[in-house]
Amino acid sequence: MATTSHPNQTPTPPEPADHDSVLPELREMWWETGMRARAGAGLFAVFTELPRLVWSAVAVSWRADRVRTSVVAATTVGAGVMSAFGLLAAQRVLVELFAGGPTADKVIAALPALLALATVTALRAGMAAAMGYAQNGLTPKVDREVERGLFEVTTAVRLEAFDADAFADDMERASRGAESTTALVQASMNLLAGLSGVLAVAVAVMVIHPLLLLALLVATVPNGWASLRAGHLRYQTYAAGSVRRRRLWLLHRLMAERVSAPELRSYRLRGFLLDQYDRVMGVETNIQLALARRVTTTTTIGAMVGGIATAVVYVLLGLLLIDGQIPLAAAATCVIAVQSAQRSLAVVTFQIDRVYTEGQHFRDYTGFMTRAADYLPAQTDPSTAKPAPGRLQEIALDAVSLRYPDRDTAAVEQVSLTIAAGQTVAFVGENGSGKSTLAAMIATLRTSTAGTIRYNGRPAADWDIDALRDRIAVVTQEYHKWPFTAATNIAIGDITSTPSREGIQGAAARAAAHEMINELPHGYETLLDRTFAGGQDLSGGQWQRITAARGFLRDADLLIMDEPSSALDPRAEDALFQAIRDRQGQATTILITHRLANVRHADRIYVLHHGHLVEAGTHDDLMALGGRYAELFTLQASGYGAGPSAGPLPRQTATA
Ligand SMILES: Nc1ncnc2c1ncn2[C@@H]1O[C@H](COP(=O)(O)OP(=O)(O)OP(=O)(O)O)[C@@H](O)[C@H]1O
Repeated sequence: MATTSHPNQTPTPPEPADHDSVLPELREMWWETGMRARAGAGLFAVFTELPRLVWSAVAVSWRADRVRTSVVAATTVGAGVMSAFGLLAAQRVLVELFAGGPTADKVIAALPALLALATVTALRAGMAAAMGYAQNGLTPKVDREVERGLFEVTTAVRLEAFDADAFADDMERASRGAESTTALVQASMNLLAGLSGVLAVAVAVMVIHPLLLLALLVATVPNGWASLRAGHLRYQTYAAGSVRRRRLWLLHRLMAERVSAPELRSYRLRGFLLDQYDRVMGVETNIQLALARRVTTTTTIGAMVGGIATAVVYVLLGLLLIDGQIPLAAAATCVIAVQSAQRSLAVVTFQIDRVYTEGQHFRDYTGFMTRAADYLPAQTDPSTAKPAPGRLQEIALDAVSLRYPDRDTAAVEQVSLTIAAGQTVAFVGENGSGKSTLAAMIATLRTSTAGTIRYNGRPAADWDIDALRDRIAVVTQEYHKWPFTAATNIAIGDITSTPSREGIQGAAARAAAHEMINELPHGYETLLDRTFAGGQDLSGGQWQRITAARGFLRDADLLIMDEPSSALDPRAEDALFQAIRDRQGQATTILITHRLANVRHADRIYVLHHGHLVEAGTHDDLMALGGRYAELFTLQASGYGAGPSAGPLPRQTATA
């Protein structure tokens, strides 16, 4: 079967199993295998897992708000107790009313019980209101507790986590799990309330006549079983369809989002994507129809058996009554009890279903939090706080290597070099030679898998990492377009201080961005996100100017610029490199660029090839060496019709 289809072809929707196994993008992820295993574990597994899920919901709720959790717990138990008293009071009323004698006397005799019934009913209503109020207040607190916990982890994990197998998928599911927590807490509370209702009825019935408990069970169990079974079927289908849902979500984004809109049109992908949608949706619809059939059959059988059982119970009651085994009042109470128990049981089964389903999502969240902990930086003991480094005088790399988890060869292999304060050094080499990886390690964004990087003589682990990072500014190749104003986009280059307007404009000027920003509709206050009203988008080169300004803002001891000019026009590029040269002798700069004319004045140029450091020296040294750098430089220079001895650009001030 083809993995893709032409828009003009009418593909037949494949069977679900085929569909999942054939299309590589619909492959199961490891966590989905786990979900299916849980879904297939049967109804019994639901019951064994429930207490743990309810317990974890209560624990989250307790952490979020102890008072409200206590109120919910107390009112849940209280409402149950009131239900039992209510039934007993009702039975008392019936006993008095069914007794012999004049009606007026019977009503008077029943008055205390009637009063008790009214009090119990009022108390129960009050408790239900208090429970509702406490639960509503819990919702935002639980949301905050869980969601913030998630963000605290996702923003702290080491960058390596994002390279780990399926980590991003895992994180996505954890977000869904975080959203489920409130539902899980609510369902757990409602389940406990429902259970206490059922228990209350059972206790009251036992007090009236033990045999009635059996009648109660017979009348309520079939419907309860059917609801549980239907819920389980729904969950099984949900679990089995998670790959399809992810695919639908992806297609939704591809067809509706701004970023994919231009290519969608230029390559005329509309038909292709709609066709993909139809195929996945076709399978989904068939599965939902099959589910609906199975659920309807199960609930119908449950209702029929339940109806017959209830009739049997009523007949039994009648027989017991005729036989004089139970008084009329007890029989009437039993009818009320059966109805009340059926209502409570309906709540219980519905909530069990919810607790189980939401609980599975919640487990994705807790599972992720456990797995992500492996990627968190080691906690520092405040009593042994590490020192902050002074001004960076020297960065020394000793046989530093890095191999990405799923790669056979190292991206950087045994690189040793030393960078002194005030130097401008350049990393050059062909695509994939390891320049960005090396720079990321120096920037402390990635940890080397071998070798050591020393900052002022000590490895990063010996310094206060935040203080060390404050001394380094990085303009990455894959910079991020933050959806904030132009001013904020530059200001986040130094988020720990409150940058002045002059500081921001000065940094923008050094990156040839000041005039460009002033021409925007609201100048520095223009929102750089087209998806919001009044927001603007910038050209690739304009964005690059803004990101360079972000790097300049802090005047860091070490500025790393990875391909800062790939989209710049010649004038902006010249201005940017002039600003970089102005740092020479004052602060350290690591420059990564393929435009070799811009590195001629670097104090030292390091040439990387397949992760190895193959050449090092000044431009003149390397040209004289006639090696890889000389070859690349000559190749590029020939494109401009200038030889390797071409003189400096007019505005360059050579200090090397
Ligand atoms: N996150 C990653 N996971 C796995 N491999 C990676 C990852 N990032 C980079 N690589 C691989 O590591 C090697 C070095 O990549 P790096 O980005 O450091 O090269 P580069 O010299 O900066 O390339 P370019 O000039 O294209 O920017 C490449 O083979 C690349 O495929």
